[in-house]
Amino acid sequence: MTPMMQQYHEAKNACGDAILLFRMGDFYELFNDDAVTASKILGMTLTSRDKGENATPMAGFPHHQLDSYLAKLIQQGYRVGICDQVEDPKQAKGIVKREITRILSPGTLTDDSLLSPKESNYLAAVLSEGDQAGISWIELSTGRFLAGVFPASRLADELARIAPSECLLSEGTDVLPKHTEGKFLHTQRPAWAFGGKAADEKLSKHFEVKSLDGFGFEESDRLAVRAAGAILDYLQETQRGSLEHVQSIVPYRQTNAVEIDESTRRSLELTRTIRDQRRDGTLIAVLDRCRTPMGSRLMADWLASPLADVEQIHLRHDAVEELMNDLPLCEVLAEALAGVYDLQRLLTRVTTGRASPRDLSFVGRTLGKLPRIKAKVTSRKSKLLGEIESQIDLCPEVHDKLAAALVEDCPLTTADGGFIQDGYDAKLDELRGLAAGGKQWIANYQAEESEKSGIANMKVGFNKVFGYYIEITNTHRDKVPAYFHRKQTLKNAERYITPELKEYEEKVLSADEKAKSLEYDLFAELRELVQAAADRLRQTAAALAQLDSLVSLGTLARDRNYCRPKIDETTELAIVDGRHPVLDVTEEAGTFIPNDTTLGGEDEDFVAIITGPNMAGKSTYIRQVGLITIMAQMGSFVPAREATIGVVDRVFARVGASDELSRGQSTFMVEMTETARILNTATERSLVILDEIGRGTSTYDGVSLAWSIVEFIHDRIGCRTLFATHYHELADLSQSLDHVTNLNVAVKEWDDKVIFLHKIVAGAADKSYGIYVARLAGIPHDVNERAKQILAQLEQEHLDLDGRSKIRPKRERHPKTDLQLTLFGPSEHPVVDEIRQADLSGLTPLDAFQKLIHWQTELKKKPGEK
Ligand SMILES: Nc1ncnc2c1ncn2[C@@H]1O[C@H](COP(=O)(O)OP(=O)(O)OP(=O)(O)O)[C@@H](O)[C@H]1O
Repeated sequence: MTPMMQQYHEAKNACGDAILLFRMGDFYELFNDDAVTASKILGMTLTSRDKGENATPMAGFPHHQLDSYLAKLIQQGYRVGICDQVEDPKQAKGIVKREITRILSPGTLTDDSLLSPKESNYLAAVLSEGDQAGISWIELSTGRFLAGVFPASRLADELARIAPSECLLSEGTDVLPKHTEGKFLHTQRPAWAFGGKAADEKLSKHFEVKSLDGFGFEESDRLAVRAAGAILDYLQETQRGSLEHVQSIVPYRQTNAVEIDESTRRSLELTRTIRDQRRDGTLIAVLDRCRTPMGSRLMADWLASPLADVEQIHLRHDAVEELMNDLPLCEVLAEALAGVYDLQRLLTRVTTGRASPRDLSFVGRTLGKLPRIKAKVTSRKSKLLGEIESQIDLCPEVHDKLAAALVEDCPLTTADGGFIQDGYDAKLDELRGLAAGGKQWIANYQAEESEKSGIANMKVGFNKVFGYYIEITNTHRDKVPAYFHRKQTLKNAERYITPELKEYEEKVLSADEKAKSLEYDLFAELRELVQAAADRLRQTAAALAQLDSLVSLGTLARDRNYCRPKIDETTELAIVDGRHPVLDVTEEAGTFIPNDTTLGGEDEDFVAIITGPNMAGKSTYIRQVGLITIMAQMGSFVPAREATIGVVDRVFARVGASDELSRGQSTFMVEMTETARILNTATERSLVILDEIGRGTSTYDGVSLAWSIVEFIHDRIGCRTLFATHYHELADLSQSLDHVTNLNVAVKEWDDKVIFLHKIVAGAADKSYGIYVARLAGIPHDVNERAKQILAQLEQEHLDLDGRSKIRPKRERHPKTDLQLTLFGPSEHPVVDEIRQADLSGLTPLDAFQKLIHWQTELKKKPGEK
């Protein structure tokens, strides 16, 4: 093996399973399996190093294309190690020294070129013990670090909320749900990295604290802390740069947030469309009119966990209302915010020493926008705007210094200088003067020499090897003065130097060199100044993000004519002229038909069964209700004329499970598992949206299941529910259940044609028009006609004498506390729940005995007995 290949293998071993990019001259090369993988993913040509038995597959690309190749590899979920030449090849004795300079993986990106500005990029770590799971997550590009403990059953939902791009798990465990494999990179770490003691030590050392109590962690947070320890361990191993910007860790307490599970997020297309996983056509794309990446990321956070606390929701609504009603204010703020850079990510680069002069000038320009922004939000009515105002710290000393020091258009590196303004530093001005003066002298010297010798086209040039030289074409060779020393011969010319030229060259070069080095020192000073203000700047960045999100919601509300929803503690859901927020924007203006919703108010039914033909708009309608509710609780106004929403604790939405095949489970099984979860976890305060549940099995099974599911929700949970179905039989439920109402979508028949009116009206649908829709879709005429015949026959056989479906289960009424055998196993006796809730420590022995008698009596009663 050549010494270089030896070097390669050492580097390869040191970077584990990462693909290694090995710098050779102007190229990055990949070998063996890495070369094969990369040629497949990046479409690079596969060549071979050596021939015959020793042939090694090899592929490579020019070094300046590193960013684009890195982005592609990372996007595909690979880890990538970069091995660079760390000494100047010209100076190298023997083989050039190389080192791994970075190991990148999807969760550890910090380069702007590899990150999406509008989305947070999280690295997560999980571990699970018993029925609990610890999750920690960090956004390395901003230093935001959180950790929390959750019921193990919520692991998948929490990961769906966080949406990490990489997740660490302990080797040999399989805590992560299978279907997440393609969604984010699963990185196995040794079990010890998740150890409790190791975590305490690492975290305390990093944050320079005695214990993590100061951050608010408690004994019950052990799993969270262990997950956080695993993250820190991984970062220390893979990040060669400093982690100084990671300055605190926040315990995540799941209070006052609406729980939204993974399927609901997907079904409602909150951030990705179901069909092609795009952002366009989702709720976030409608909501996000932010001017800064920080605002966009915060908006995504707000949408990921809407508020469940009425007071907090009111605070956001107050601010949005104030902004919405003040167009000039919104405009001024939006304009000022458009000039605000991504302060959070900039600060990370500053504190980790990776900031460029341009980064510092962006910090300066952002600070320049603050006085105007702060003045505009001063003495506003809404409390939230007041808080934002007080958190914006102008940091005038930082701003003034940056503004005075840096030129308008700063370069991306410090290498060539040229970023400090003239007049900022006297010493620098002097050196620049010297260098410039030297250059002027050289120009004069050339003119004089040219005059003296009569060589008109004498040129002064500069290169790294000879420094300044005089170039004379061969035609004038005979006129060259004797004191010119020839240094280099070209094809048509000769290059000369003179002692005088050399003397000035020395002055110019050393002044240039000194100026650059001084510029670097001044730059470092500025960087330290920003770094010293990092905490205040971080707080300011957070306030700007909030303001940006609120302005975005305010302008959206104004432009799309939204209303302020009334949020209270009732269980009402009343929407007048509600619109689907996405279709409202994408459909041609005025074509979307608004619809009302009334559920769960006093004397109102809380379960709505929506029947109606295919294509009528059932799915659109029920999703719209879910989306409006989520928007309202995240603090947005809603696309409706009026809305009253009794605060919701969980939203469940299930729509056709057709995209679930990738999970490797039967569609029907998935549908039932998810429905089971709703039935087991929804509360009286939840909102349930079911679209054609039970469709994936035989009609009789499907109807029976759908029927009993609605009964269960009605009797046992009592929450606001919208159930869209093709089973018209379900309409009969309204007769046997007190709080079920029927809705359908109006349709007009006209000349053998069907016109969908998209208007939701009371009552049940009587026809499906499925065969009609099939015709629209291009099913051959013969098939269609034959289907009509069969339909007629079937209807004959399955209708009773009144012309109603024979599939109509009888039902005995059960009061809520009845013992029933339910779909998902026998239910518990209410006494069990009483025992579970009983506060035993507060009972005297006598009380306890009486309770026991009471429970026994209850258990001995027959069902229904008082
Ligand atoms: N309120 C509305 N106003 C205007 N167009 C609408 C409205 N609701 C739905 N539509 C249009 O009708 C199309 C079909 O709607 P949707 O998918 O909700 O029907 P559906 O009744 O659920 O159909 P299926 O039962 O076949 O799933 C939508 O793509 C949309 O373009």
